[in-house]
Amino acid sequence: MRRKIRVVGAMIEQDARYLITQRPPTASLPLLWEFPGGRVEAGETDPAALARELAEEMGIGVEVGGRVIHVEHAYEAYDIDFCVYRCRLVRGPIQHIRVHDHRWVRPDELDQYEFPPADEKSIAKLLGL
Ligand SMILES: Nc1nc2c([nH]c(=O)n2[C@H]2C[C@H](O)[C@@H](COP(=O)(O)OP(=O)(O)OP(=O)(O)O)O2)c(=O)[nH]1
Repeated sequence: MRRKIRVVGAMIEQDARYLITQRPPTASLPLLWEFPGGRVEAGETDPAALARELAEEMGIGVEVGGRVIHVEHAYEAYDIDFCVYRCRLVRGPIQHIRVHDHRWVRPDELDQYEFPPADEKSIAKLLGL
């Protein structure tokens, strides 16, 4: 049976810009841009997983709001069940602990960044499509 992985991502808006982060060169999907987040561990709620991942990756604190999108996507080695939540940044600064880089971008700038295929719908939503 194929492995299914639960993944959560954060849509963090500030001054009409969204926070995106770049995956490390050594990770899977190297150097692609994404909504920061990661895998949900067994027994963990989505908001708890998101808060933990953002603290581990960037040292930031967030309040997790409503779910924006839920998609399933089949990668070569596994399937992901990917949920994106609106979040509010409540504690910074952003540090590059487990992210390669970060940017605050306007929706119309998103096409300048390469995202994993599972992010297509989240991006369409930001563009109001
Ligand atoms: N955080 C995040 N992950 C995403 C997005 N889009 C997308 O396909 N993913 C995928 C990439 C990974 O397979 C998985 C996230 O897990 P992770 O960020 O903890 O990845 P990881 O380094 O543990 O992955 P791996 O190298 O062990 O395969 O979800 C996104 O926008 N944000």
